[in-house]
Amino acid sequence: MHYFAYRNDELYCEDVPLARIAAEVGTPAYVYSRRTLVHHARVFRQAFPEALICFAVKANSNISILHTLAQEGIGADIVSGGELFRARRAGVEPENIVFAGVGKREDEIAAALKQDIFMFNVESIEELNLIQRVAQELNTTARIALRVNPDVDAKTHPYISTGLRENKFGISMDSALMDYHYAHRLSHIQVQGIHCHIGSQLTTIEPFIDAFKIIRALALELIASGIDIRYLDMGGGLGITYEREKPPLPMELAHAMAPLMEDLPCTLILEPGRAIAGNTGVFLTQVLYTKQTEEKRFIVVDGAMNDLARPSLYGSFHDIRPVQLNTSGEEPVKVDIVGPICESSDFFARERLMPACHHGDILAIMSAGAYGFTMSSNYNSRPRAVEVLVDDDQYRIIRRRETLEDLIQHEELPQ
Ligand SMILES: Cc1ncc(COP(=O)(O)O)c(C=O)c1O
Ligand SMILES: N[C@@H](CCCC[NH3+])C(=O)O
Repeated sequence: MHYFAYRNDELYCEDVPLARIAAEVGTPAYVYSRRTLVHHARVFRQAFPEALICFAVKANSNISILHTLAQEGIGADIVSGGELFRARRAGVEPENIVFAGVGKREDEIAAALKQDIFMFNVESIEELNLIQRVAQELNTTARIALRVNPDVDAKTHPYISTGLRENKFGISMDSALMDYHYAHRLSHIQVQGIHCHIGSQLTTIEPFIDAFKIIRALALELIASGIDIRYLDMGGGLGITYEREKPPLPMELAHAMAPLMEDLPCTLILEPGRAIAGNTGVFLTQVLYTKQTEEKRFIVVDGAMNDLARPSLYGSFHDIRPVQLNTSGEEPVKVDIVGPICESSDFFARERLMPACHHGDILAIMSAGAYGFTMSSNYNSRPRAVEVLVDDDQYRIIRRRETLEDLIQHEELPQ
């Protein structure tokens, strides 16, 4: 469910017309719906009332978004010291923070230990040894899960599939028992869980359940051998509708998992990112030019791949809608919607049938609330877009547009 809809030919976010926001804050702009965000958080909490839900900060790391989720009882799944900093600044309690990632640096591990986060999701034995050493130096104990790689095909885009043997993530199932017993013997490590995340934008339930069966069997084996596994962290990965996908709802996942949880003395942890944030946001961009070549018709907009990288990076589909419907009766046309960046991969849509667009029109690129702003860059020296949070009939800027001065603030001229 989301709160973006047309009323009288105008696209609204909650009770605010998107055209008004574009006119007042300019474009390109990310616009999020608070109501949608809160609704999605509650849907997860209702589906998994006993679970610890940790929002994957990489999906959307704006501190207002994290704060809103924290107020709904949602923690944070972090992958860097930067995300730890953001989560804490947003008011996420350390006991609701889990830390994954194959390349945690020593300073990041130390910062997380000092904050006493809930759990490290450890991805290699070398990392485990480093956490043990840092914990010893800080005279503390690190609570950990080992991230295991169940070798399950998530049937998603290969770049965002993470649970296959060939992927860099986690430890192999073959050595899991041995690795757990090794971790169990370390003086400053407290083994408390198993972690697994097989990929993102999953649109069927089966790979998730296949992985869960493998994790469940491992948990039972570890418990029988004297290792106190209390938490099963199944990562994130639930997909959303970008086009016509029909991904499972959190409640369907909960029902499918429930029988497999019954005899386990474990609490579930989930790390949804996209399913919570994806459809809470749109990216607004303005049409600069239209241009007809012998081959094609192009719509050149003021947003680009540096603002929203998904189409250029994965060839992802995002629905694109005019914020004001064209009522002139002009026929829809097939167009490429492209940005100003000097790369042919700088597109938002190709060969897309769109209502006729003209200079000055505002387009909303839908489903941009996850992996949108967080993956943006300053490529082509383009300042990052403004971010706005709508709340009923009002909106607030939650990150101001970067200025040209911001672009060079960390640079020095030679003396
Ligand atoms: C370890 C981990 N947890 C959670 C997520 C969030 O995934 P999603 O946004 O698909 O829910 C990811 C990214 O795929 C991840 O790598
Ligand atoms: N960045 C990806 C998702 C990556 C998930 C991270 N583990 C996307 O935009 O779809």
